[in-house]
Amino acid sequence: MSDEQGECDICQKPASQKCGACHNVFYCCKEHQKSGWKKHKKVCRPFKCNMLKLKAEVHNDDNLGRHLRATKDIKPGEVVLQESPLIWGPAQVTVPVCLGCGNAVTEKNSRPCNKCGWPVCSETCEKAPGHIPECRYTVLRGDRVSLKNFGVIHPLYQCITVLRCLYQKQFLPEVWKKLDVLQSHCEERKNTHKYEQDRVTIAQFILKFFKLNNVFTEEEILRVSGIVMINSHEVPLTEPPHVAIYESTSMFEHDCSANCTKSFTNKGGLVIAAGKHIRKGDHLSICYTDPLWGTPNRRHHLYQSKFFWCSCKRCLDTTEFGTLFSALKCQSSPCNGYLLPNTFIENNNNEKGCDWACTKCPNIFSAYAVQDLVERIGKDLADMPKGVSKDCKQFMKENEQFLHPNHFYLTDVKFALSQLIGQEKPGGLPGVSDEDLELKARLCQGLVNLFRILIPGESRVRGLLLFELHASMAEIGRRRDDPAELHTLLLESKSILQEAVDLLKHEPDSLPEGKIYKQAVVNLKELEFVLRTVHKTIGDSPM
Ligand SMILES: C[S@@+](CC[C@H](N)C(=O)[O-])C[C@H]1O[C@@H](n2cnc3c(N)ncnc32)[C@H](O)[C@@H]1O
Repeated sequence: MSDEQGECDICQKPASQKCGACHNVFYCCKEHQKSGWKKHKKVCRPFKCNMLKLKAEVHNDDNLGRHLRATKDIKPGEVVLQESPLIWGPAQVTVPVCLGCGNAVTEKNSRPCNKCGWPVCSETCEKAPGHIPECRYTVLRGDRVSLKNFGVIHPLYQCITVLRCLYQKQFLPEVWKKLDVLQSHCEERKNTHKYEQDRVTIAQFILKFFKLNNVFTEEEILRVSGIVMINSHEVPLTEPPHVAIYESTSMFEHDCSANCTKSFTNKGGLVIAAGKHIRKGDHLSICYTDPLWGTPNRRHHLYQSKFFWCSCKRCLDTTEFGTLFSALKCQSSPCNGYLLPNTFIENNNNEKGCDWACTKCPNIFSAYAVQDLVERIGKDLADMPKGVSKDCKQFMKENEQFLHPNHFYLTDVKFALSQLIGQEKPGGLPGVSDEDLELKARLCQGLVNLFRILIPGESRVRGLLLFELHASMAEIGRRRDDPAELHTLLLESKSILQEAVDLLKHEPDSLPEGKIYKQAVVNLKELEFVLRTVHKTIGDSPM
């Protein structure tokens, strides 16, 4: 069904008129639209947002539901949207956190809120607007909260974010109107284990603990917990990260090779910028899962957490745009081909999938053999001590014989190694051997090239790699005796650093990426100064 054609909601005949408010249902004529309104108004949830109007508009189709399409060309790095959260709260599974600022609390660094007893870390946090809902409901309940166990996952917190949404429903209809229109996948969630778990740990708990039986129903609470599950974003600004729901961002569709990137502001706002050139009419997407996982893992995660089987271009293409990010090496000697399945998406519920065939010889590797091998290597990776370059090198040596050089497990380890070289010992890059320095530069460059194709929207990870690459290039230059060679390498380092600055410019300085951005800006000025000096030494050269 195209955007413009559908089935009449009343008589199922072909129809082209849509409900003018939500654009969700079709009618063949005005009469059917009128007679259908009584039923439809109960589910009509129009999405209106002024913020998006300049660069994108909301469309709707059977597969994606509401989604965004660009209303004009958008350049890489250009901000598409910036917004504050509608609601924020602790993650469902969390250690005790301050309900004013979201950071973990201990018995020593917190005190009970004077009104309700929930632990907070300061007077400012006690008075924070975000804390009002649970504070008010606890006071109305007539009994303070008294927390004894800190530093371990605490069940009391499971309900807080949902409770904060319900508070909007009861007291702040303007905010509730915006939350109410968001996708909850209520029907699909029914009969799942998670739904039954939420019924007990969130819905029944809220009704009993806060004595809200006369205010909300179990169904209502479960719908809100669906809205939180489908639309919340993990915000890494606190330790542990909290979750937040954003109004317009909730309309972005998912793509495993998204064209937009998301960054947070220091105050918990969200900035969505184009990660690549976007043309008028293109769908705008962000990635809901970890884009550096293998395809079956990404797809299962999306199904479990967001209730759809992804069939984006990357999931449909087993070569993942020719990167062979999931490919295994063919073990038939002397073949140097790679093994891939026909498809990753036909067997959504069949864990093993289909057999894998070699790209060069007739060799076939059974789905079971693939799974055993991939599981074995995955387990080795999980068991590998983190943060030690020696172990990364050993893992690469042992597994390069089985995996394509771009394989997601090798990519994971290469990324870790590229960051570790120069950071393990106090001397920094000047203390690193020539061999390791060259290796770091090679790894960073290889990963940048791979990510440019595979995940163009992930500006942050490319920015970090380019920052490390510029430092390696400059250090390689410093070790050369020839001023002309030094000059060439410094020029290259400067252009790499400029790209890193552009990619990291939306990162907040409270996060490591933002700190690297600040350092990159300083380094850029220093590099320009050094280049001027070298330039004078060797005579006329471009800068
Ligand atoms: C955050 S909401 C996005 C807005 C949603 N389409 C709506 O109408 O409210 C996430 C939901 O959108 C749908 N969705 C997003 N990306 C999708 C994709 N690539 N394929 C299929 N469904 C998608 C899924 O139903 C998912 O649970």
